[in-house]
Amino acid sequence: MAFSSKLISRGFATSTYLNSIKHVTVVGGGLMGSGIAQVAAQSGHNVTLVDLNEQVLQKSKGSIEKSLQRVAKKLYKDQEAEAKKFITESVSRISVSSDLKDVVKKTDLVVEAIVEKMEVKHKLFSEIDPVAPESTIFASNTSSLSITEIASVTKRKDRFAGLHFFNPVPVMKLVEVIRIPDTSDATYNQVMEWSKAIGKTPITCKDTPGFVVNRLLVPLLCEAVRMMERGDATAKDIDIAMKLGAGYPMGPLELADYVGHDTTLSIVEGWHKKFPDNPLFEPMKSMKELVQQGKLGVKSGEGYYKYTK
Ligand SMILES: CCCCCCC[C@H](O)CC(=O)SCCNC(=O)CCNC(=O)[C@H](O)C(C)(C)COP(=O)([O-])OP(=O)([O-])OC[C@H]1O[C@@H](n2cnc3c(N)ncnc32)[C@H](O)[C@@H]1OP(=O)([O-])[O-]
Ligand SMILES: NC(=O)c1ccc[n+]([C@@H]2O[C@H](COP(=O)([O-])OP(=O)(O)OC[C@H]3O[C@@H](n4cnc5c(N)ncnc54)[C@H](O)[C@@H]3O)[C@@H](O)[C@H]2O)c1
Repeated sequence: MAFSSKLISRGFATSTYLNSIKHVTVVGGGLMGSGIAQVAAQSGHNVTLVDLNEQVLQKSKGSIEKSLQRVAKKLYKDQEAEAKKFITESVSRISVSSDLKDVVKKTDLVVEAIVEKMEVKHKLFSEIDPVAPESTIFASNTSSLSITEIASVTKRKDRFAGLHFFNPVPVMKLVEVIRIPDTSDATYNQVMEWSKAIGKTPITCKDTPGFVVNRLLVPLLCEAVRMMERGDATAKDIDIAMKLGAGYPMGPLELADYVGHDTTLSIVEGWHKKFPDNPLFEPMKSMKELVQQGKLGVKSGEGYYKYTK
């Protein structure tokens, strides 16, 4: 079976040709985990999506199906039967579970996409390390934590890497592959091949704070918030400026709403703790207030802007 060049060039893959990873466990059924599960399933992998919360899993199934419909519309324009087949087959490759220890007994790759808290990630990896097969590769989708530190609780540091996806996962073509000093060549090659097999473009980077994209994007976003707080320009005008003057698809404040202020703030606070003298990482007053009020952005219906469902 060969890849269709049309689908690959659009960032989608439809077969598992060339990669040895057949079953993927995605842990965390939130925004990122459901996107990762979707792209793995639509490229022919069997996927089990795991979350502590049953309701989250039901919601994820719904959002994956909606997103698959958008993808199918793009891939199979005017080919209704093909589009339907693509959706049905992709959905059929995804199962859900809340029993992680059982799921990892038979899996080739675990991609962790749970809350951005080191202690929670440590607990998860130390629980599954003794249960998963020797050959299973572990990866974290962390936005800002050290992969070396996450991997430190396991005995498989040679089979550990970072796989950093971007939101929305079905659309954004990049995956940052983070290689820690212990990551073996075999593991690195497998995750690079798998990233290509799911239709993404991988880049390789070291385990430095924010890797490549977030190290550049987070300071930009923070500066935009500070600019608005000072009253230099309104949120709307800053966003228009960056879209029309710098070619960004979303303005920085729209993007902050889109990513979620809890996520962005926890990144900034974490880096501030680590690098207290760097003014770029000083947490922003307005974002702290939004989080305290539960105004987390698009997902809660309000952030710097208001959203209707
Ligand atoms: C950032 C600093 C803070 C750090 C926080 C951590 C962040 C993290 O670690 C890294 C990130 O993710 S950083 C964040 C990185 N992310 C960014 O920077 C994102 C920047 N924003 C964008 O790239 C665009 O605004 C979007 C693609 C989001 C929407 O595009 P638009 O033009 O404004 O609106 P549109 O017309 O609706 O959609 C266009 C096409 O996309 C399709 N589609 C959309 N969602 C879909 C889904 N869920 N499923 C399937 N398909 C989906 C849609 O069907 C349409 O297809 P068509 O065939 O062309 O009609
Ligand atoms: N939001 C983004 O734009 C973005 C982009 C790239 C990477 N990330 C990273 O991806 C990860 C997830 O982010 P998200 O935005 O999808 O978060 P989210 O809050 O949408 O989802 C996290 C999910 O993990 C579940 N969970 C928590 N602890 C768990 C456990 N022990 N076992 C199983 N499930 C558990 C929660 O119930 C929740 O459904 C974080 O590390 C984040 O930094 C986020």
